[in-house]
Amino acid sequence: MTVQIRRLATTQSDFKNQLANVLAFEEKEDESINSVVANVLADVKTNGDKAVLEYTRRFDRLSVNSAAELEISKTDCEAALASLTPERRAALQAAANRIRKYHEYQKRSCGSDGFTFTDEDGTSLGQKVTPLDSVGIYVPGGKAAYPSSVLMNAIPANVAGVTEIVMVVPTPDGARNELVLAAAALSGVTRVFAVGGAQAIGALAYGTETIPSVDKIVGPGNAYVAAAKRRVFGTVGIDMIAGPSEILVICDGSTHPDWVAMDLFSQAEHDEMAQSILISPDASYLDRVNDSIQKLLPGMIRKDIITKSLSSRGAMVHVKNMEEACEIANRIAPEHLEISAENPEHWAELIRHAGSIFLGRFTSEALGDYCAGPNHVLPTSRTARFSSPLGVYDFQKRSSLICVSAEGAQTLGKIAVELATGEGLEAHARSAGLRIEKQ
Ligand SMILES: NC(=O)c1ccc[n+]([C@@H]2O[C@H](COP(=O)([O-])OP(=O)(O)OC[C@H]3O[C@@H](n4cnc5c(N)ncnc54)[C@H](O)[C@@H]3O)[C@@H](O)[C@H]2O)c1
Ligand SMILES: N[C@H](CO)Cc1c[nH]c[nH+]1
Ligand SMILES: [Zn+2]
Repeated sequence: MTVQIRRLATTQSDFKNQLANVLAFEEKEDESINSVVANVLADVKTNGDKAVLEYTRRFDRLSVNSAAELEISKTDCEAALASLTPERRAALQAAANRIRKYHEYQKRSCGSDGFTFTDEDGTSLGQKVTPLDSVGIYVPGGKAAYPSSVLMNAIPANVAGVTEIVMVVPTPDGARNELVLAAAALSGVTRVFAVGGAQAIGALAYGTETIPSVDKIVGPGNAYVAAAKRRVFGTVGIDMIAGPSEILVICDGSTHPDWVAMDLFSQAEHDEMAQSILISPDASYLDRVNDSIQKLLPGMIRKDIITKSLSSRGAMVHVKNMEEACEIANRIAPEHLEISAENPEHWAELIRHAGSIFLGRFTSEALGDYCAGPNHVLPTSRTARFSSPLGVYDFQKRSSLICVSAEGAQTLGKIAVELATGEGLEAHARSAGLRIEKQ
């Protein structure tokens, strides 16, 4: 078993186009997925529980008599936690603790206390930060179960102070994942429903007789989930549209090639459409990692997925030097960037666009997926150019505060009257003008 991975070099005349081809990501079934999702959402909006039950039977092969049976009780989540082996429970708890600590630190440093300041005339201005009342957390569960995603979505919401955290997770064929339920018990989730796909997103957006509507829906999922989130945006808030996982490794040639090969596998094993790219200024190092890949691949449980991902979307890029490697990383704007090199902090200074940056050869991306502390829900498909990891700030909103003094009303009033008259809005001008004392 061998896998052919595309090899590029920045010295090639058409390198720019070649790289663009590697990065191009099309959901080929976009049209059909969109129309399925539109129908599911419309049906859930009109028929509530009845539609949710029908799609859960059709897509997850789970038949129950009433939507109430889809709710997984707190007691069941607590029992799942209690049923774990001591080692598994300790690992889950340790991950939860580290993720909570990181997000508490983030809360303190992201302006969660708001601010106020006062002008000389006694007018005070400020910003008030409020947690959302309710959020829905989508936890994927179609092809694999993701307890770590429960922690990564629910803990920041809990730290932000959200009081109602409703989790939805598909349970194909009725199989519940104990670790997923245990993670819910540890992270402040208030209600759990065994529903997935577009029907779960519709239920959280519109509400059904049994499933409450929420203010914002977060969490990763497959193309059906992504299409549904895109469509309900506006009725509810959403965090982002997550595409397939990505890893970009920049290596100066000093890391054991087996380590880097396995790091590339770690994201490739998520999905046939996942993307793993290696950049190095050392062409012989690229050959050595390629040898490691061919050696290690046959022993991997998910070798078929890894092979498809690496052969269709993977790449190895030879660059002139580390500066050029960083420049290309910025162009790729990957979800995860490993800087597996000597003095990684130096190279990190050159990076402007990446969801999460992993510094040094001991920082494997997998540690970030589970337990380092920062969030693993990250911008994909080059959206790191303009968006950030999921965080406490996604579960807060801001209101501005304005308290104008009698003195301030005189100066601000004159400005407002002038501008309102310019806009032809009489009531605005008079509203401001009435508060100006006649001299
Ligand atoms: N970015 C992250 O942080 C992160 C974390 C974990 C997982 N993921 C990604 O999330 C995705 C999870 O996908 P998944 O499929 O395993 O689980 P999922 O829960 O996202 O999707 C399963 C649901 O899809 C719906 N569905 C499946 N086939 C359908 C069809 N033909 N018609 C209508 N609906 C259909 C069903 O309702 C089913 O319940 C993967 O791509 C994985 O890589 C991302
Ligand atoms: N790497 C994924 C985000 O791209 C998150 C994850 C969950 N479990 C393992 N990995
Ligand atoms: Zn992962």
